[in-house]
Amino acid sequence: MDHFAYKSGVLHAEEVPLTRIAESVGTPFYVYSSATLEHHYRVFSEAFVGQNAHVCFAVKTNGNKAVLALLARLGAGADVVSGGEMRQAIAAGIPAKRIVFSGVGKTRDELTAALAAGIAQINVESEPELRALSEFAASMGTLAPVALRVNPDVAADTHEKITTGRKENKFGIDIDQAPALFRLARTLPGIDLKGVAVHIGSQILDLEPFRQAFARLRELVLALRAEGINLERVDLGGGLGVPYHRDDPTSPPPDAYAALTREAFGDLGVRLILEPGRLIAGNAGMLVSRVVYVKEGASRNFLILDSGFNDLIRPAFYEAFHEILPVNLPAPDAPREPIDVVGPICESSDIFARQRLLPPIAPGELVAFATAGAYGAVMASTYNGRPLVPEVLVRGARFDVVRRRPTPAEMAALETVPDWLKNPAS
Ligand SMILES: Cc1ncc(COP(=O)(O)O)c(C=O)c1O
Ligand SMILES: N[C@@H](CCCC[NH3+])C(=O)O
Repeated sequence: MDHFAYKSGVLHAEEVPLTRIAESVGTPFYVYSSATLEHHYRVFSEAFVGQNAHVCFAVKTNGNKAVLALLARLGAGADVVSGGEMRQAIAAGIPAKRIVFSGVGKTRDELTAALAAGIAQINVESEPELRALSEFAASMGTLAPVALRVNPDVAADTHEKITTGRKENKFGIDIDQAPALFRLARTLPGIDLKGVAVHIGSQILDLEPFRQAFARLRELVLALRAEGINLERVDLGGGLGVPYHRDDPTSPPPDAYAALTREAFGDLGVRLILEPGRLIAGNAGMLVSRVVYVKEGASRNFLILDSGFNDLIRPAFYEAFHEILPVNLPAPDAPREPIDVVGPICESSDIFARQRLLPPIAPGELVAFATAGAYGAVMASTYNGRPLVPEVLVRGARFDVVRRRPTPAEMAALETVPDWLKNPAS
């Protein structure tokens, strides 16, 4: 469910016409619906009532401070993958005690900052990381709450660039090697072994790979128990997909996903940690852009926008499909012609859609990329000297700019020319 719809012929986010936001902040901009975020969070977390489950929103999908603050108010924790994300989550009001930290390359600075902040859990992904963490925690005179992230070698039917739970992926500890590492973890100073974690990939629309991964995890938890290693937490990661195309299957229902977790872990007395990202934020956001030119090429026509892959990289990076909606509703009988929708960046891959069937859209008009609330703004760059775009949060009939566009002076101020370059060459 989302709260983007045409009303009186104009695409609205909740009660606000996107044209009004464009007049106020200029284009391109990201817009998020607080009602959609809230709805998704509630439906997901309510599916786990009675299961001792904690929802830690995956900050990598959308790290906007207002978005995180909204989720924090609903009781969300955070799954972070860098010191930067940890600080973002804490600054937005998510208590450290509700933060879990994953990632294959956590540095000394990041691990010690996490320990100093008192976060709930560090998901360790290798033996060298475990040994390093042990040393840092012991030297700080503290105990690191640890889960070992295992790689269950499950194939998830998703884009190869976003699968994480196969043997050849860099993530997690091979499930067959895991028992030895759990044994080691118990003996190391500074390590408080709390649990096991898994995350098999993202944009998964079928529950079967989750069922397989959970079954392997259950087996592991029971095998460890049999040798006296009692894990009290099981972190299941995220990965639930969302429909991008109208023909895509719908998201797996949270109730059905919760039934799987109950089946696999319900009798084990463990606390579950869930790290959904895309499912919460995906269709809570859109990227709105203006048509700069319509160019008639020799073999095809181009709709040239003022946003590029620096603003929304998913189509260029993963050949991802995003619905492109004219903000002004076209006449029902408007002819639909194939057109390439492109950005202004000097790269041939700066294409949002090839030969998309669209009604005529004139220069100056607005279009909206749907399902851009996850892995949208967070993956933006300033390539081609383009500033990061504003982000706007809508609530009912009001909207707030929750990230403003930097001024050219602010962008320039980040860089310095050393003195030796300022003097005339001698
Ligand atoms: C460890 C971990 N947890 C959670 C997520 C969130 O995934 P998704 O947005 O697919 O729910 C990711 C991203 O794939 C991840 O790497
Ligand atoms: N960035 C990816 C998802 C990656 C998930 C991170 N482990 C996307 O846009 O679909």
